[in-house]
Amino acid sequence: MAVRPVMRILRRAAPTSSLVILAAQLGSGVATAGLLLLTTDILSSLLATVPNADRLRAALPALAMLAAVYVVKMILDAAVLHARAHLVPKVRRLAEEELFHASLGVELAAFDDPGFYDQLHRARDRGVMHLEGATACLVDALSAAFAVAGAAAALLLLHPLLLVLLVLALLPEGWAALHAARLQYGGMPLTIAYTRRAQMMGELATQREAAPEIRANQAQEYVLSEFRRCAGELQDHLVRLGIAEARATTSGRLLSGAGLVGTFVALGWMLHQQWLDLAVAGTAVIAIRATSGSLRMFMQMVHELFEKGLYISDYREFTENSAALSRPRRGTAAPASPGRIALENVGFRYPGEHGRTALRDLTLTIEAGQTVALVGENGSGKTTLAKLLAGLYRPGSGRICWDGVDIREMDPESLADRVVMVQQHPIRWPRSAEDNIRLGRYARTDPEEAALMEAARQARATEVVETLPDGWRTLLSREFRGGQDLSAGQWQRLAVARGLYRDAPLVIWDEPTAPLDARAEHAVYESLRGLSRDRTVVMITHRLASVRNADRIFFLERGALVEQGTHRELLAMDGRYAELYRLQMRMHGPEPVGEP
Ligand SMILES: Nc1ncnc2c1ncn2[C@@H]1O[C@H](COP(=O)(O)OP(=O)(O)OP(=O)(O)O)[C@@H](O)[C@H]1O
Repeated sequence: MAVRPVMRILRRAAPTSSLVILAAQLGSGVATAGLLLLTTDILSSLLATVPNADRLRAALPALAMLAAVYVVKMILDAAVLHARAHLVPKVRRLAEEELFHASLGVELAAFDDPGFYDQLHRARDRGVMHLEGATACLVDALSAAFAVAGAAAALLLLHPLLLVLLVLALLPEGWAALHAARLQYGGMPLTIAYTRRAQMMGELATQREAAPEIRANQAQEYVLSEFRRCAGELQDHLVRLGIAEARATTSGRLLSGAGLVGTFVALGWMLHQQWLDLAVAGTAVIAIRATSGSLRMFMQMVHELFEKGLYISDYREFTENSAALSRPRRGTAAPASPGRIALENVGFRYPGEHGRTALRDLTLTIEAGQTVALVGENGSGKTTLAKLLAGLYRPGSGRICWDGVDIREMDPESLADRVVMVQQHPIRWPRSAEDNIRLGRYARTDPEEAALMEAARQARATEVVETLPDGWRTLLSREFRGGQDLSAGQWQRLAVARGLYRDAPLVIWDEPTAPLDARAEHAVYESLRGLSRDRTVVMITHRLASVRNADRIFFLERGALVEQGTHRELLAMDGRYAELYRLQMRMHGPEPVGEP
């Protein structure tokens, strides 16, 4: 059930509105009871065996009271509606903020665990929405419950047997609503599974990223037929559920009709026995008719709370699990400028059921100020090693030390502060061109824009910005009106500029020049040469000619370090590096572009 998580979030999101709602609902329930008791008084006066004018006169005070109570009840109901209007958006905002806070706080490795990733997306796509819906349901369920309770209290005061009658009259209706809810709830796991499959295909059909490849591979018919298959299964399932529900509702209505007839018979019998007078019996009829609507509403809301509870459990589990996966915010500060970086028997395996061992027993040292290169074939573990060096992943075994201190003992934020990492597939921020560079270190003060301009110049990003309609302020996202997209190489120039703007003592470049043209690549290597004067640079590249001047080259194979040394030493060794180098020289010639 969704009640507990909703209550928990309500306490934090909108405690005042929640209390206002509860108090107003309680008042409205009391008013319902009052209205019924006053109705009895009015009926008693009107049914009295006196002249008509006297009957009316006798009924007037109760009528005036009834009008006053009615106005109060309307005001209270309006207060509930107003407070509900505040409550629901506040819950959504807080739920989303908590989800994003949790997601941004977890260790990077968690994103490599398919289970975690799946849960995160379920929590984001459905959990938040249903938490918001469940809040509205809870408010409506409570309103209906207070209305039923008010009527029950009034009948109890009039005659205890009337309460029994009310229960008997409402029982069939309640049974039907609960049965329908149980049917829906039982079918929910299948509904979710079918819906997700159909949605996945729907996303492929509508996403911008997938659009070019689907057309180029002529996969439109495949996407549509898969959607038809999944949506067909969903449709059949929903029809089956709907028919079962309709049957339950129809039998509920039949029973409810029988219950009503039974109630009238019982009321008639009580009148005949003179246990009640006519006015009380009339009030009982009014109460039973009015309450059946509230009860139906209550059951419907309980049903929806059950249904939403299933989705909300995804949200709850995610926020609870992510707390255990979050990066610790403690430890010693990382050295302002790391001296020696040493890896001792480092091993790493990606998380998840089918996670691979990506690094095995790596031992190597990088001295301060060196430029080192990580080379090796696809999948040999270069990027994984770079991420470990940057502190983004923690070693599964062994340790990485900066000046003799294990980086696990350092505060992750201070460690991150010392590193620039230009990734193989950098993020394309859907922000302005300027933000795309400044986001390298968004808190950096650069009032004269000198750092921004210098970084852009070195990465040849200035030329990109000059072609944009709104210059530095151009929004770089085609998904918004007026936004622009860039070519892969132009995006890469911005990413390189972002790295240069960030500026930190350890610089890690993961194939930064792959999509660049010759001139931009040359510019990047020039700026790298400048940077390496007083920084430690770790470079990953497949162009072996570009690493000939590196102080040290580490050659990885299937996650293990198989060769290391300078370019000359590795050629003299005549091993795997030398073989790959010669192969590249034969393909590209002895003087490739971009040589530092
Ligand atoms: N996020 C991930 N989850 C699970 N396994 C991964 C993940 N990233 C990489 N791997 C696996 O880890 C191994 C090393 O990958 P890595 O990306 O470090 O190689 P690489 O040398 O950088 O390759 P490339 O030259 O193609 O960029 C590969 O077997 C890869 O399949």
